[in-house]
Amino acid sequence: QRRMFTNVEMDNSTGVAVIKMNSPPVNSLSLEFLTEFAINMEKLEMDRGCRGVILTSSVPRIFSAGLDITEMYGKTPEHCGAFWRAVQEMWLKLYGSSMITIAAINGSSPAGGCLMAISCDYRIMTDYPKYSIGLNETKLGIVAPFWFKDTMINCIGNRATEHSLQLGLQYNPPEALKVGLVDQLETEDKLMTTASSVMSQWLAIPDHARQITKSMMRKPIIDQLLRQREADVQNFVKFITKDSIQKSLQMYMEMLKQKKG
Ligand SMILES: CCCCC/C=C/C(=O)SCCNC(=O)CCNC(=O)[C@H](O)C(C)(C)COP(=O)(O)OP(=O)(O)OC[C@H]1O[C@@H](n2cnc3c(N)ncnc32)[C@H](O)[C@@H]1OP(=O)(O)O
Repeated sequence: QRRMFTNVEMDNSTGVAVIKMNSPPVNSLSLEFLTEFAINMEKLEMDRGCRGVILTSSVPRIFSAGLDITEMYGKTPEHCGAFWRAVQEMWLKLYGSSMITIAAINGSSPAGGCLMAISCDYRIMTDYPKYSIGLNETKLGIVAPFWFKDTMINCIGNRATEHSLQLGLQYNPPEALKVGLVDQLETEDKLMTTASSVMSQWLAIPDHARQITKSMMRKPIIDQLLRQREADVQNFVKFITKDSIQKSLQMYMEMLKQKKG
């Protein structure tokens, strides 16, 4: 039986779908998770009744732990290639969506989890000091590709992105708000109602005008990836299968396990 990684609840009266990521323990983005997510986004995109999506998590304290490291460690080049195509597809569907996308970030959101959040149109994060968000790839000894970087630049600007990416910074909620990585903080109990009320404000704008504006802002980066999609896959595979990078990933996973014990 196929496992479900996300729950999608469509409210036909408002035209808003809520996607809840539901892959305990940490909503890590595996090949299967990413594939299911992209299919769900495509289905919603084709549903003429759906105008907006709220992306959140059902896993306590975690929005998403980012890409599933086990999909990049000790795997064949073919597997790594398939995995990276799924990462690209998730981003293309989310960043390129014509729907209004709001991230209700109800937990920590490192790396690929942060990418999902900054690919949305608006971000509201639970104001809890232990939660953090950021592109921390350098801390794993890996390099965020140009489209991760450009998505962040479009969100917080060039200087803040350079600082953030080089140091692999993860921000607590007030810091994330200050740097512009999130747009608003909210208490846990009000997060979803606030997300719905922000959605109502966005729904009041005529779709065609908002969609063309969104596309005008995002198309250059999307087109850049589409033009060199296969080269981007090959770059990833060449990079991630290097002995030195595999060693870094191994050490990072050991560090995660030690932290636990
Ligand atoms: C060219 C290359 C570019 C590639 C771009 C890469 C993008 C990425 O997204 S790389 C992934 C980066 N992610 C992280 O650095 C997050 C690592 N995880 C954490 O920091 C924490 O786990 C946490 C804050 C998300 C949650 O902390 P906590 O609630 O304390 O849970 P645990 O640390 O005990 O984790 C439980 C369990 O899950 C495993 N795990 C955590 N993150 C991942 C992950 N990203 N992929 C796979 N597995 C992950 C962790 O090892 C634990 O496993 P067990 O010990 O077997 O229970």
